[in-house]
Amino acid sequence: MAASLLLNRVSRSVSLHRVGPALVFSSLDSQIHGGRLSGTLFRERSLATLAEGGASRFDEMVSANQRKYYLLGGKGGVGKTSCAASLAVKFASHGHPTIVVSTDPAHSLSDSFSQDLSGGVLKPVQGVDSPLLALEITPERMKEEIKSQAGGDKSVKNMMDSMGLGMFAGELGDLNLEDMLNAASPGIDEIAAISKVLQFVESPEYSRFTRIVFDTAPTGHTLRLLSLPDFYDSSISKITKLKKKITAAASAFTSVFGKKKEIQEPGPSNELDQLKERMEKVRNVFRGVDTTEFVIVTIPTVMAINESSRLHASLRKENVPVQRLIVNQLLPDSQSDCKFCSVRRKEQTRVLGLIQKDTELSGLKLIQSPLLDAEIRGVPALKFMGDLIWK
Ligand SMILES: Nc1ncnc2c1ncn2[C@@H]1O[C@H](COP(=O)(O)OP(=O)(O)OP(=O)(O)O)[C@@H](O)[C@H]1O
Repeated sequence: MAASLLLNRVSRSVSLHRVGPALVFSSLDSQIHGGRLSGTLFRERSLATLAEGGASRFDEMVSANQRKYYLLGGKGGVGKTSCAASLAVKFASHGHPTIVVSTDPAHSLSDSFSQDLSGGVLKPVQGVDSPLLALEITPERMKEEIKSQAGGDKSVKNMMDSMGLGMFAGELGDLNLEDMLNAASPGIDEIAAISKVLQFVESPEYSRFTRIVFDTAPTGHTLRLLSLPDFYDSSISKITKLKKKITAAASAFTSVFGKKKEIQEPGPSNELDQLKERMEKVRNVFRGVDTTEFVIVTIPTVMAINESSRLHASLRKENVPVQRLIVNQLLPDSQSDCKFCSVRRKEQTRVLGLIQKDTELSGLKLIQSPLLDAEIRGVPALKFMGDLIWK
């Protein structure tokens, strides 16, 4: 396929230069990098074929002006950050002020954009048309913040002491919010991070940001995160119920023994109510059919597909909207019949067939993303990847 035809098909922001039988991409956007996506060599036909792969129906994703949240998740190392960052760049390039958030402690957004985006504050991404802000959340710091707000010493025993009932504390055990927060730490990291994001995106100063893209942690955490609000919800209502029981016990105690020290009705502990409210907000964002979509990212291996199927089943149980599945790092077709490549290509064709038969995944829009032979780093590479998969 002639280079110019491939260029029109695949991407407007990258020019192609012929170097022998292969093609080298270089970025037209000199104001971004000026350089070339060094070492990106392709056989002409292969990329175009894959680029015609499953359509993500990007037109649906970009059309509405109301705020939408896109959460990208899947097994570790499949390309979640690259796909999330490329989607954020694509939204921004289509006029949506966008925020891209990563809760991955490894600061992968900075790597993906090749810009320092660390520090836990919103940082502008250079080289994109509309405003694109990036936020790398350090969950550890979030957890400290949520613990201090939840009042680390809000143990049942302290509450009972404050009501003159410390002597019963033994029976009730020492249900300590701090332990509870630590116990579910992988989920609390995520929930603390996401609830933090919700706090600021709801403030007027960020109302113009109409696309929020989350690069979520690997599958296990995401699943824990989804069930976490219910876990905390039930734990918080347990504590609140307990407080009511203790108060009832206390007033019975006073009526029988006429104890002098009046037992004041425990006021609603604001910290607990705030925590509950934050959980509620995160849960609503996750389940908003018109405002939220979880995109599963995977690679063409049986293990990764099985994990994606389990992830979809859990998301479905939690009523989280899922419409798209990205199969990333697909080996492009090639004229060369290297043994390794032909074996891998046969295997990935088999795996793509498994997806069509999988009861959880077969109904999703399948987006095929080719394995590029250069790392996806920097805005030109993310634009290039975005033109390949978000069409
Ligand atoms: N289609 C692709 N072609 C070539 N390289 C890719 C592709 N997708 C991702 N990569 C590379 O694979 C590596 C892992 O990608 P990425 O960090 O996006 O994955 P991840 O799922 O977010 O990983 P983690 O679970 O560790 O956060 C990166 O070096 C990235 O540049």
